[in-house]
Amino acid sequence: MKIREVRITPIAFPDPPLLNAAGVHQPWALRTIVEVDCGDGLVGLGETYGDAPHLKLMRAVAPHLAGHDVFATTKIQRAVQALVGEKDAPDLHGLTGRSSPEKTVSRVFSPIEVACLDLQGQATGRPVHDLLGGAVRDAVPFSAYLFYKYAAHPGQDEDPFGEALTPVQIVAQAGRMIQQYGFGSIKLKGGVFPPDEELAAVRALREAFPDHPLRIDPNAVWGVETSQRIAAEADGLLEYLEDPTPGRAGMAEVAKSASMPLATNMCVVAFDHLPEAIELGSVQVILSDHHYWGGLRQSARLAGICQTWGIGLSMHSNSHLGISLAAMTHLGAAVPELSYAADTHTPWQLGVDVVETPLRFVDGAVPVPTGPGLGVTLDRDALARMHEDYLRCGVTERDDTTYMRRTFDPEFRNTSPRW
Ligand SMILES: O=C([O-])[C@@H](O)[C@@H](O)[C@H](O)[C@@H](O)C(=O)[O-]
Ligand SMILES: [Mg+2]
Repeated sequence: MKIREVRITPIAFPDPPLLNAAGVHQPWALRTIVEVDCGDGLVGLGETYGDAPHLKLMRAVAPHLAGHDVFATTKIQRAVQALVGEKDAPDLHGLTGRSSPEKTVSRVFSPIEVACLDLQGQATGRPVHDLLGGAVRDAVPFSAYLFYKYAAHPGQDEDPFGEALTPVQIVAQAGRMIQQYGFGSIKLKGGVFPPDEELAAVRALREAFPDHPLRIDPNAVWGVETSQRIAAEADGLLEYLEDPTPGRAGMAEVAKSASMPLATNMCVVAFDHLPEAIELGSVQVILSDHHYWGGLRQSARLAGICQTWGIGLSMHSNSHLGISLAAMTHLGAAVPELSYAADTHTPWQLGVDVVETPLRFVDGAVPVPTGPGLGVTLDRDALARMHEDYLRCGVTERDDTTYMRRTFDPEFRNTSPRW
């Protein structure tokens, strides 16, 4: 099965004003949809970032992949590596750690690998998880991913989740999300308010949801001493503390005294970060993310390394649509090491999608699809509409900081550590 064409389509979809350490989400989130076409109606799907520098690389690489065998993903990975070379395409928000040429190659290759696995599955009549060693669970658990947020973007109507700037509002948001999706664990995106205020929100969540494991993620805006103090005060409250402070050395300092595991999707984001993190004891949980770890097979490889070194495994997410959710679900199904419920932004997309029938959540988990390939079909009308939105929306890069300054808080500074 040879690749005839790789189509790259940037799209935009509405995103609520979610707050984080870098600022606030813009009214539009961007993604790039990748279609690997082998002719005879066989098309594999991938989904990746939509930021301009990344899109430019995707567009530069795509035409050179024609002729490759879709089963030869190692060769395709090498071809991508040769084409990308030493180019780097950092993002502007910095919430998934530093960029590097290695990570950039992984980010470009990932959606192509996912699309090739989708094609391999379609050709063999097997679900993608079978190509990763087979499912070890029938459903993949996800967590309720809470955000502080404004009620609405300027000039827009309030979204159904409304404002969430206080512990009471955060508890209400959790209630709504848990009622709708049945999530069995809760993550609060922090790094927005002073740490003690965010700890108060965690305590309020504990009171309202006594049996739900809790996590907080301030995206590395607490200093080492603040992180140590908050970790001590949160003793017994958290299943893990995610990226309290910047860097592998800083995380290791915090880990020495913290009673709960420390997790990251910021200080270990590429394979060559692992030796130092293991030596220092920086993290006890890694949030994998196939979008920047180089696809599903490399993510499974990361899971194996984590298992060898006694590191727990969770899964990270940015704003995404149904192709990514399907890929995350197949990976989560096939990786025995997944020891925590995965993150997902799905509830925040308020039902908008680029696939015809998105995978559904049942009791906080996505039942693992059993049909061929990824098990999702591109909605071509939605793709065309969302591409039009991309062309007219005026956003070409995710830039939470500039949008925050321009729209809500001119004094906002994206500094780390901040507290
Ligand atoms: O979407 C966001 O605002 C998140 O903050 C995201 O960008 C982070 O990368 C992520 O969810 C995280 O766990 O750090
Ligand atoms: Mg995180």
